[in-house]
Parts: sequence; C-alpha cells; structure tokens
Amino acid sequence: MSEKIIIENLNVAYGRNQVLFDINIEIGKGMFGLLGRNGAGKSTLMKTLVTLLPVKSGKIEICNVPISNRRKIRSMVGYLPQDFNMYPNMTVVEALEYLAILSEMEPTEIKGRTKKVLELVNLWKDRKLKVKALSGGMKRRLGIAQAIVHDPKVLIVDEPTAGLDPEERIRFRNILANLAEDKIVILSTHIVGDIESTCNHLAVLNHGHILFNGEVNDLVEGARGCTYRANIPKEKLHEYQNRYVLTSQQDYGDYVDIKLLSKDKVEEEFVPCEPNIEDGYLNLLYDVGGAK
Ligand SMILES: Nc1ncnc2c1ncn2[C@@H]1O[C@H](COP(=O)(O)OP(=O)(O)OP(=O)(O)O)[C@@H](O)[C@H]1O
Repeated sequence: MSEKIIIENLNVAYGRNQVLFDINIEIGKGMFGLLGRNGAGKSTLMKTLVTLLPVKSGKIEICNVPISNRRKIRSMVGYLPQDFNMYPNMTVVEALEYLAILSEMEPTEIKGRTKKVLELVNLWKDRKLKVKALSGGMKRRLGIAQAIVHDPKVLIVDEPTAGLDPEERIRFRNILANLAEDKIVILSTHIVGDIESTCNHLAVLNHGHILFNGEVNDLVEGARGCTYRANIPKEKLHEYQNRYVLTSQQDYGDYVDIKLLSKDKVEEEFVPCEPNIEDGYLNLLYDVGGAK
C-alpha cells in the first residue's frame, strides 16, 4: 500500500470564490511543511484533505484511498484545527475517552490507548485537570492527543504554535517530529522557524497557488548570492526598508544590523552572507531573483 498523499490539479472554492488553484503535491512519510502568508489557502487545503470541504475539481488520494471515500479517509486522518477547543468542563482523560468513543474505537482498547496517547503528549500526570484549566500549550498538546487517539496514518496540524512560549513551542515540535517517524505529518504555519527545525520538505502557498514545492535546502539555496548584511546608522533604516526586502534587523542603539535581499550589488558597506530559510522564503515571495 502506498504511504503517500497525492494531490493532482486540485481546485477548491467557497461558492464562487476560488481559493486554491491547480495544486499538485505528493507528500510521503515524515514532516511536510505548508508555509504561506495569512489567507494564502493553507487552512483550506488542510480542510479539504480532512474532507471538511469539497473538491471543486482535481484528485486527492490518501494512501490509495480517494478523498470521496469520506468515512475511510476520516479513519486514516487526524486533524488539529487552528481554533481547537473542546469540552471545557470535562477532565482531560474524560474528554479524550469520549472522543475515542466517537471515533468508533473498540471499547476494550479505549483505556489503554488514551493512556498511551496522554503519555506521549506529556499530559498523563495532568489527566484529572479540567480542560478549561489547561494552559495554551497544554491545550494544544491535548489537541494532538485527540487527533491521534485513533492512531491515524496521517496527522494534519494547522498553525499549532501560534501564541506558545518558546519552551512549549519546542516541546510541541518534538512531539510532532516523533510522530512523523511513522506517519505523514503536515504542519501549516506562517512561522518559518517552525519549518526550519523539523521539516525536510515543504510547499509554499501564495494566493492559492503553489510557489515552491521541494526540499528546505533548495528554498534556502534560491536566495544564494542575493543576501547582504551591514551595520547601518539608524536614521538610514527607513531608506533601506523602502528600497529593499529586509529579512532581519537587530537594533544596537544608534546602529542597526540589517540583512537584505538584492539581486544586484548593494552599497560598499554591505557584505555578502549565507542565506537561511527566511531569506529563501522572502526571496520567493517578493520574487527578488535569487540564485536560480
Ligand atoms: N468560509 C469561508 N468562506 C469564504 N471564503 C473563505 C472562507 N474561509 C476562508 N476563505 C478565504 O479563503 C482564502 C484562504 O483562506 P485560508 O484560511 O485557507 O488561508 P490560510 O493560509 O490558512 O490563512 P491563515 O494563516 O490566516 O489561517 C482567504 O482569502 C479567505 O478569506
């Protein structure tokens, strides 16, 4: 059986408003990042993959099962939506057991499975807390627990780290990375750092079109030869902001250390520097030209 998601010539619309255009992607086991600005179409693509939105035209197959087979697809896919919330007055373990029942899991398996999943997301010790008493990070981890309680082959996670503190963010990423050892995990985000540390493959969506689909390294390499850095007086910052795409800036009082993208040579004080994933991403979004 193929362990792949195949998306071919996919178009998706909300009524007359088409928001995904001719999407072609193949996604195998491991972590796959879906990167794009707000409104690019990431959530729409994810909702289509979990059968919450209909396909206008094109094909989706998940491990050889066509998306039209909703029941089978739902048993194979776990989903953590962006605005995840559940049963505030239940305890963590009650809520998860309840969801396990709804997912038609064998009654004899439920206790063992919920324990295993809560251990995996580091919430077993907190299982008796009410859901409403959880912190944002704990809630997000419970979100992962509910998404994987039926042991799906595919896990789809929409903008999971927004609003998390750095420690929770790292913890969350590590949980996903562990799960990706034997599942297809798709992670959507507009935070480039989330992708950099966990995904090998990614797609960049912009206005409903795929701008890039490949390895993280290739995205970075796209900006090679057009990244420059310099320490400039603060009063000149505005000028550079107007003329170039700035990919980072660090304030040192009267001076600012900036990194910018330019296809052509820039002023003398700028020295060429190594591109990173943020440079690659912005090079693509702003069509600077890069090394390609
Ligand atoms: N229910 C809806 N009805 C009509 N249009 C919608 C609906 N949901 C989203 N859209 C539109 O579809 C486009 C893509 O939105 P989507 O939420 O998929 O983007 P996104 O990349 O996930 O953005 P964000 O990071 O802000 O969640 C946007 O133009 C949005 O306004």
